[in-house]
Amino acid sequence: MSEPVILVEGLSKRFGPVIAVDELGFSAPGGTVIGLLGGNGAGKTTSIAMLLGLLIPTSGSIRILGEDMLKHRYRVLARMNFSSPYVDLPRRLTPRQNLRVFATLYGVADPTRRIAELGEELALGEFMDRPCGKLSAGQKTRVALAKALLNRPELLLLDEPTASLDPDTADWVRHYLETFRKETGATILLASHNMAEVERLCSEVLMMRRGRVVDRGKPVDLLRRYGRANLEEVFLDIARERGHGVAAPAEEAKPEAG
Ligand SMILES: Nc1ncnc2c1ncn2[C@@H]1O[C@H](COP(=O)(O)OP(=O)(O)OP(=O)(O)O)[C@@H](O)[C@H]1O
Repeated sequence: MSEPVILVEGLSKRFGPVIAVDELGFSAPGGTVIGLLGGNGAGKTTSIAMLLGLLIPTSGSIRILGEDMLKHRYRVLARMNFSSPYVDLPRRLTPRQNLRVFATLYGVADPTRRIAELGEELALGEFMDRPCGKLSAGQKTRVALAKALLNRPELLLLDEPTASLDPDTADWVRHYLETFRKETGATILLASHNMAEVERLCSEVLMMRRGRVVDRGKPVDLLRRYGRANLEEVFLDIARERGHGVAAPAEEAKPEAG
Protein backbone atom coordinates (compact mmCIF):
# COMPACT_ATOMS: atom_id res chain seq x y z
CA MET A 1 0.00 0.00 0.00
CA SER A 2 1.30 3.49 -0.77
CA GLU A 3 2.38 5.79 2.02
CA PRO A 4 -0.29 8.15 3.33
CA VAL A 5 -0.13 11.75 2.14
CA ILE A 6 0.26 12.92 5.75
CA LEU A 7 1.90 10.83 8.46
CA VAL A 8 2.30 12.55 11.81
CA GLU A 9 3.74 10.81 14.86
CA GLY A 10 4.26 12.05 18.41
CA LEU A 11 4.05 15.67 17.30
CA SER A 12 4.33 18.22 20.11
CA LYS A 13 4.86 21.96 20.37
CA ARG A 14 5.61 23.88 23.52
CA PHE A 15 5.64 27.65 23.89
CA GLY A 16 7.39 28.06 27.23
CA PRO A 17 5.02 26.57 29.78
CA VAL A 18 2.18 26.15 27.25
CA ILE A 19 1.86 22.78 25.55
CA ALA A 20 0.02 23.86 22.41
CA VAL A 21 0.15 20.42 20.74
CA ASP A 22 0.71 17.27 22.74
CA GLU A 23 1.72 14.00 21.07
CA LEU A 24 -0.45 14.40 17.98
CA GLY A 25 -0.53 11.38 15.71
CA PHE A 26 -2.59 10.66 12.60
CA SER A 27 -2.35 9.69 8.99
CA ALA A 28 -4.26 10.88 5.94
CA PRO A 29 -4.47 8.48 3.00
CA GLY A 30 -4.58 10.12 -0.43
CA GLY A 31 -7.91 11.67 -1.37
CA THR A 32 -9.29 11.86 2.16
CA VAL A 33 -10.53 14.92 4.03
CA ILE A 34 -9.41 15.02 7.66
CA GLY A 35 -11.12 17.42 10.03
CA LEU A 36 -9.35 19.01 12.96
CA LEU A 37 -11.92 20.09 15.51
CA GLY A 38 -11.46 21.73 18.86
CA GLY A 39 -12.36 24.81 20.85
CA ASN A 40 -10.33 28.01 20.94
CA GLY A 41 -6.74 27.25 21.83
CA ALA A 42 -7.05 23.50 21.21
CA GLY A 43 -3.95 23.48 19.00
CA LYS A 44 -5.38 23.35 15.48
CA THR A 45 -3.55 26.33 13.99
CA THR A 46 -0.29 25.33 15.65
CA SER A 47 -0.64 21.84 14.14
CA ILE A 48 -1.22 23.26 10.66
CA ALA A 49 1.72 25.65 11.04
CA MET A 50 3.97 22.70 11.88
CA LEU A 51 2.70 20.73 8.89
CA LEU A 52 3.59 23.69 6.69
CA GLY A 53 7.03 23.98 8.21
CA LEU A 54 6.26 27.46 9.60
CA LEU A 55 6.83 26.28 13.16
CA ILE A 56 9.50 23.85 14.26
CA PRO A 57 8.04 21.08 16.43
CA THR A 58 9.41 20.53 19.91
CA SER A 59 9.32 16.82 19.14
CA GLY A 60 7.80 14.29 16.78
CA SER A 61 7.87 13.60 13.08
CA ILE A 62 5.94 14.77 10.02
CA ARG A 63 6.03 13.03 6.66
CA ILE A 64 4.17 14.64 3.77
CA LEU A 65 3.91 13.12 0.29
CA GLY A 66 6.63 10.70 1.31
CA GLU A 67 9.12 13.33 2.49
CA ASP A 68 10.39 14.14 5.96
CA MET A 69 9.10 17.71 6.40
CA LEU A 70 11.65 18.56 9.04
CA LYS A 71 14.51 17.74 6.66
CA HIS A 72 13.24 18.19 3.12
CA ARG A 73 10.22 20.44 3.16
CA TYR A 74 11.31 22.29 0.01
CA ARG A 75 10.85 19.07 -1.92
CA VAL A 76 7.13 19.07 -1.25
CA LEU A 77 6.06 22.65 -0.56
CA ALA A 78 5.31 23.24 -4.25
CA ARG A 79 2.88 20.30 -4.18
CA MET A 80 0.86 21.62 -1.26
CA ASN A 81 -0.85 24.87 -0.32
CA PHE A 82 -2.90 26.42 2.45
CA SER A 83 -5.34 29.11 3.30
CA SER A 84 -5.92 30.76 6.62
CA PRO A 85 -7.95 33.75 7.73
CA TYR A 86 -5.01 34.61 10.02
CA VAL A 87 -2.61 35.24 7.16
CA ASP A 88 -3.39 38.42 5.23
CA LEU A 89 -2.28 38.84 1.64
CA PRO A 90 -0.33 42.07 1.02
CA ARG A 91 -2.95 44.77 1.44
CA ARG A 92 -1.90 47.22 -1.25
CA LEU A 93 -1.86 44.64 -4.00
CA THR A 94 -5.06 43.67 -5.75
CA PRO A 95 -6.18 40.03 -5.85
CA ARG A 96 -4.93 39.82 -9.44
CA GLN A 97 -1.50 41.16 -8.46
CA ASN A 98 -1.31 38.95 -5.38
CA LEU A 99 -2.28 35.88 -7.34
CA ARG A 100 0.34 36.75 -9.95
CA VAL A 101 3.06 36.96 -7.28
CA PHE A 102 2.09 33.61 -5.76
CA ALA A 103 1.72 32.00 -9.18
CA THR A 104 5.31 33.02 -9.90
CA LEU A 105 6.48 31.67 -6.53
CA TYR A 106 4.75 28.36 -7.23
CA GLY A 107 6.01 28.22 -10.81
CA VAL A 108 2.47 27.97 -12.21
CA ALA A 109 2.46 27.45 -15.97
CA ASP A 110 0.43 30.09 -17.84
CA PRO A 111 -0.44 32.17 -14.75
CA THR A 112 -2.72 34.60 -16.63
CA ARG A 113 -4.96 31.76 -17.67
CA ARG A 114 -4.94 30.06 -14.25
CA ILE A 115 -5.77 33.34 -12.49
CA ALA A 116 -8.63 34.02 -14.90
CA GLU A 117 -9.89 30.46 -14.35
CA LEU A 118 -9.87 30.82 -10.56
CA GLY A 119 -11.31 34.33 -10.77
CA GLU A 120 -14.26 32.88 -12.60
CA GLU A 121 -14.66 29.75 -10.47
CA LEU A 122 -14.51 31.68 -7.20
CA ALA A 123 -16.42 34.70 -8.55
CA LEU A 124 -13.67 37.21 -7.83
CA GLY A 125 -14.37 39.29 -10.93
CA GLU A 126 -16.02 42.24 -9.26
CA PHE A 127 -13.09 42.92 -6.92
CA MET A 128 -10.17 41.40 -8.82
CA ASP A 129 -8.57 44.83 -9.28
CA ARG A 130 -9.36 46.41 -5.89
CA PRO A 131 -6.62 46.53 -3.23
CA CYS A 132 -6.89 43.52 -0.90
CA GLY A 133 -6.87 45.86 2.12
CA LYS A 134 -10.22 47.24 0.96
CA LEU A 135 -11.99 43.91 0.56
CA SER A 136 -14.61 42.57 2.92
CA ALA A 137 -13.70 39.61 5.14
CA GLY A 138 -15.68 37.21 2.95
CA GLN A 139 -14.07 38.51 -0.23
CA LYS A 140 -10.61 38.07 1.34
CA THR A 141 -11.49 34.51 2.26
CA ARG A 142 -12.32 33.77 -1.38
CA VAL A 143 -9.08 35.34 -2.61
CA ALA A 144 -7.15 33.29 -0.02
CA LEU A 145 -8.82 30.17 -1.34
CA ALA A 146 -7.90 31.10 -4.92
CA LYS A 147 -4.29 31.55 -3.77
CA ALA A 148 -4.44 28.11 -2.15
CA LEU A 149 -5.61 26.48 -5.38
CA LEU A 150 -3.23 28.23 -7.78
CA ASN A 151 -0.77 25.34 -8.00
CA ARG A 152 -3.48 22.62 -8.03
CA PRO A 153 -2.13 21.25 -4.75
CA GLU A 154 -2.08 17.55 -3.96
CA LEU A 155 -2.42 18.48 -0.30
CA LEU A 156 -4.52 21.39 0.84
CA LEU A 157 -4.37 22.66 4.43
CA LEU A 158 -7.35 24.82 5.25
CA ASP A 159 -7.73 26.76 8.46
CA GLU A 160 -11.38 27.79 8.73
CA PRO A 161 -12.02 27.97 4.99
CA THR A 162 -15.50 29.40 5.37
CA ALA A 163 -14.88 31.86 8.21
CA SER A 164 -16.66 35.17 7.51
CA LEU A 165 -18.61 33.79 4.59
CA ASP A 166 -22.36 34.23 4.46
CA PRO A 167 -24.25 30.90 4.58
CA ASP A 168 -24.92 30.86 0.86
CA THR A 169 -21.30 31.55 -0.12
CA ALA A 170 -20.04 29.13 2.55
CA ASP A 171 -22.23 26.39 1.13
CA TRP A 172 -21.01 27.18 -2.34
CA VAL A 173 -17.35 27.03 -1.20
CA ARG A 174 -17.94 23.62 0.44
CA HIS A 175 -19.43 22.34 -2.78
CA TYR A 176 -16.47 23.76 -4.68
CA LEU A 177 -14.00 22.01 -2.34
CA GLU A 178 -15.85 18.72 -2.68
CA THR A 179 -15.71 18.98 -6.45
CA PHE A 180 -12.05 19.96 -6.39
CA ARG A 181 -11.23 16.91 -4.27
CA LYS A 182 -13.23 14.53 -6.45
CA GLU A 183 -11.76 15.86 -9.67
CA THR A 184 -8.14 16.04 -8.56
CA GLY A 185 -7.93 13.35 -5.86
CA ALA A 186 -6.35 15.93 -3.55
CA THR A 187 -6.06 15.32 0.18
CA ILE A 188 -7.45 18.00 2.47
CA LEU A 189 -6.82 18.79 6.13
CA LEU A 190 -9.45 21.12 7.44
CA ALA A 191 -9.57 22.96 10.76
CA SER A 192 -13.01 24.32 11.40
CA HIS A 193 -15.47 25.44 14.02
CA ASN A 194 -18.32 24.69 11.69
CA MET A 195 -19.62 21.26 12.57
CA ALA A 196 -22.01 20.95 9.66
CA GLU A 197 -19.10 21.65 7.34
CA VAL A 198 -16.96 18.99 8.97
CA GLU A 199 -19.79 16.48 8.91
CA ARG A 200 -20.35 17.12 5.23
CA LEU A 201 -16.76 17.17 4.01
CA CYS A 202 -14.64 15.01 6.28
CA SER A 203 -13.94 11.31 6.08
CA GLU A 204 -12.30 11.37 9.51
CA VAL A 205 -12.37 13.82 12.39
CA LEU A 206 -9.79 14.44 15.11
CA MET A 207 -11.29 16.07 18.18
CA MET A 208 -8.65 18.14 19.98
CA ARG A 209 -8.67 19.61 23.45
CA ARG A 210 -5.75 21.37 25.06
CA GLY A 211 -3.36 20.09 22.44
CA ARG A 212 -4.40 16.46 22.65
CA VAL A 213 -6.59 14.33 20.42
CA VAL A 214 -9.34 13.22 22.78
CA ASP A 215 -11.40 11.31 20.25
CA ARG A 216 -11.37 10.50 16.58
CA GLY A 217 -13.33 8.66 13.95
CA LYS A 218 -15.60 8.94 10.97
CA PRO A 219 -18.36 11.50 11.61
CA VAL A 220 -21.00 8.78 11.38
CA ASP A 221 -19.16 6.60 13.93
CA LEU A 222 -18.74 9.50 16.36
CA LEU A 223 -22.46 10.27 16.13
CA ARG A 224 -23.28 6.65 16.87
CA ARG A 225 -20.76 6.34 19.67
CA TYR A 226 -21.97 9.46 21.47
CA GLY A 227 -25.61 8.75 20.64
CA ARG A 228 -25.97 12.20 19.13
CA ALA A 229 -27.84 13.59 16.14
CA ASN A 230 -25.10 15.89 14.93
CA LEU A 231 -21.42 16.65 15.39
CA GLU A 232 -22.15 19.89 17.22
CA GLU A 233 -23.59 17.88 20.11
CA VAL A 234 -20.63 15.50 20.04
CA PHE A 235 -18.31 18.50 20.10
CA LEU A 236 -20.11 19.95 23.13
CA ASP A 237 -19.89 16.61 24.93
CA ILE A 238 -16.17 16.55 24.32
CA ALA A 239 -15.57 20.23 25.03
CA ARG A 240 -17.44 19.95 28.30
CA GLU A 241 -15.68 16.73 29.10
CA ARG A 242 -18.81 14.63 29.08
CA GLY A 243 -17.59 11.19 28.24
CA HIS A 244 -14.49 12.12 26.32
CA GLY A 245 -11.94 9.67 25.01
CA VAL A 246 -12.91 6.12 24.33
CA ALA A 247 -15.86 6.07 26.68
CA ALA A 248 -19.27 6.27 25.08
CA PRO A 249 -21.60 7.55 27.78
CA ALA A 250 -24.53 8.42 25.58
CA GLU A 251 -24.40 5.02 23.96
CA GLU A 252 -24.78 3.34 27.33
CA ALA A 253 -27.70 5.57 28.25
CA LYS A 254 -29.33 5.42 24.87
CA PRO A 255 -29.13 2.09 23.05
CA GLU A 256 -28.52 2.35 19.36
CA ALA A 257 -31.66 2.67 17.32
CA GLY A 258 -32.47 0.03 14.73
N1 LIG B 1 3.50 31.87 19.60
C1 LIG B 1 2.87 31.45 20.69
N2 LIG B 1 3.37 31.72 21.92
C2 LIG B 1 2.73 31.27 23.03
N3 LIG B 1 1.63 30.53 23.02
C3 LIG B 1 1.09 30.23 21.82
C4 LIG B 1 1.67 30.67 20.60
N4 LIG B 1 0.92 30.21 19.57
C5 LIG B 1 -0.10 29.52 20.14
N5 LIG B 1 0.00 29.54 21.49
C6 LIG B 1 -0.91 28.89 22.44
O1 LIG B 1 -1.04 27.54 22.03
C7 LIG B 1 -2.38 27.08 22.22
C8 LIG B 1 -2.93 26.55 20.91
O2 LIG B 1 -3.17 27.65 20.04
P1 LIG B 1 -3.74 27.47 18.56
O3 LIG B 1 -3.72 28.80 17.90
O4 LIG B 1 -3.03 26.37 17.89
O5 LIG B 1 -5.23 27.00 18.84
P2 LIG B 1 -6.47 26.82 17.85
O6 LIG B 1 -7.03 25.46 18.11
O7 LIG B 1 -6.08 27.13 16.47
O8 LIG B 1 -7.47 27.92 18.41
P3 LIG B 1 -8.59 28.85 17.68
O9 LIG B 1 -9.74 27.95 17.38
O10 LIG B 1 -8.90 29.84 18.74
O11 LIG B 1 -7.96 29.45 16.47
C9 LIG B 1 -3.13 28.26 22.81
O12 LIG B 1 -3.15 28.10 24.20
C10 LIG B 1 -2.31 29.46 22.39
O13 LIG B 1 -2.45 30.52 23.32
